[in-house]
Formats: sequence, C-alpha cells, structure tokens
Amino acid sequence: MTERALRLGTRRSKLAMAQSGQVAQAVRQLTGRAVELVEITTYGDTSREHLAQIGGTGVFVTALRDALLRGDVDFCVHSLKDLPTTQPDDLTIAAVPRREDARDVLVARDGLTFDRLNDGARIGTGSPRRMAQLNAYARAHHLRIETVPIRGNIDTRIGYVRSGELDAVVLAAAGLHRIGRIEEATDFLSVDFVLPAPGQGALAIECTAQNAELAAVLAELDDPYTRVAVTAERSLLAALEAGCSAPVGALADLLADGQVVTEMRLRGVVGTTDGSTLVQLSTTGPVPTSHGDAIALGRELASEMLAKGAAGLMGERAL
Ligand SMILES: NCc1[nH]cc(CCC(=O)O)c1CC(=O)O
Repeated sequence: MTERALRLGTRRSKLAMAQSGQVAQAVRQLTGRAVELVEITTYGDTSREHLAQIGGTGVFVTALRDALLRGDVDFCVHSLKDLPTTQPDDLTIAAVPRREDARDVLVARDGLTFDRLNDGARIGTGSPRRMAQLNAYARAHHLRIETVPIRGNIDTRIGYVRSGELDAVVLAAAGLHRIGRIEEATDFLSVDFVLPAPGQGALAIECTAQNAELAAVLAELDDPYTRVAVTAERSLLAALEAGCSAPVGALADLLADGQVVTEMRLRGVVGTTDGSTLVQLSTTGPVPTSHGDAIALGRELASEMLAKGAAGLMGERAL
C-alpha cells in the first residue's frame, strides 16, 4: 500500500511558494513520498497596514501554525526571520536547512550602487533596522538619502523603482535568489554596514511536536551550523525584548583557519531609524555545541548592548 502524500502548508506569495516548492522537492527525495502544497492565506498577506503597526511578530505564521495544529497540514516552511522568538510547546522546528546569502541588497535604478545614488535619493524600506543602518552609513559618508516606508511583496517593492517613484529599494538577497531574480540586485550591502535581520536567509521547517516520526525525517534537512547561528541571533533579539519589526540586526558567522572552523562571531546592532545613534557590538567565542550555548551567546551580547543603552533605542515604531 502506498502512503498518503505529505501536506505542506504554504502562503501563496511567490516567495513562499518558491521556498515551499524547494523544500517539498527535498522531502520527496528524502522520503520517496509525494508532497502536496496546501495554500493558506495569512493576516500578513491581506492586511494593508505597515508591519510595525500590526505588531510585526507572527503576522505571517499564525495561520500556518493554526493549520498544523488542526491537522490540516503535516508541516510547513517559514522564513526564519518572520518567526516570533518564543516557540510554542506543541510545535517543533524540525529542521533549519543551510542558510542562503544573509545579506540585504539594493535594487536601484540604472544599476546604481549605494555609494553612487544621487543626492537626496529616495530609498524604499519598511524596516526600521534597514532605515537605521542606511541612515547611519549615509551620515558617516556625507550622503544625503531619504528612507521612505513601503511594504508589499518583492514584485511590489521592485515596482516602485521600475515606475520611477523611488530611486532604490532594499530587499533580502535570499528572497531574490529563491524567486530567481537575484540578477536584479544592483549592490550587495556588506554586513559590515548593514547587519541583516536575525535569521535572515534561513528557513524553518516546522511540524507538530506530537509528530516525532515526521520530525525525525525532516531533521535530515537540518544544517547544524545554521541552526546554532540563527539560535544565537534570535536569542539576542529575544534578550533585547524586540520583535521582528524592531530596529535590530544580528549575524553569527563562523571564523575559519583555512578549512578548519575555529570560532563563531556574533554581531548585533540596534539604532534609531534616523541613524543618529547606533549601538553595535560583537563577540567571538567557541562554536556553540548545544542549543543552550547558542542561547547563552546571544544573551551575553544582548546584556552588553543593553549596558550601552540599547533599550532606549527600541521604543521607536516605524511610520
Ligand atoms: N520581511 C519579509 C521577508 N521575510 C523573508 C524574506 C526573504 C528573505 C529571508 O528568507 O530572510 C522577506 C523579504 C525581504 O525582507 O526582502
């Protein structure tokens, strides 16, 4: 007797369909079973409000999780950066596959890089984290830019540039890669001046905690280095008591001596959206070997950032 198809719950956006499709393919190969996509509409897809106003955390994931808990689907795929930092007890992140490029990119008119934008350039982004760091960089380099709050899916956002309404927009490289449009990036923003959102570029494959059998199968898709890195980044975010729409950037990366991984570095930033103040710190230590060690690393950096005044910079909300 053939087993029934596994049902993968997904949002309908192009990005969600692309990443769910890629994971579905990997699960088919892994299990030899059929995987069918089940489309689910989330509040984040239908609301026209700015993310910071609807509270940010969880707007894209709640409907998917409800479908999991109802048993309508067997597993789902989230962009890790969209997941709230507290994990519900009855759901498990069965796998965090190897991370895609974590950087933010610019899609600018006429192929322009950030440094070559015109004086007074209007750059679209709804993310307080991006606003804070772009404005801080512009201040330091005597560039005059204006960040313009926008939201919408990738097509909509790039559309503002194609229509001439904005000079540039900022997007995650990973999203463009996944939908096959990375060639449209005109500048890859170095993480030395724009730290990505915690978990950016990584996916989380989630199923119910009850479904241990499926969780064990999905765990084959887990990349342990990505898992500890995003755990440390999200621990930093949680310890700063900030959500996914907060002006917080974080990136954990591995330092290597030749081919040998020696240490992990965790960098974090918090700032005001106008870029006038940034608290940016980094810590380096042994690669965490457990979930607990990764959590501790994030907490440690958070407390150093709080001691430098990070808390006072997070009350802000985007327009
Ligand atoms: N906030 C929306 C969102 N959630 C995940 C991605 C794609 C990148 C990723 O997987 O980290 C994006 C788009 C963007 O920020 O440009």
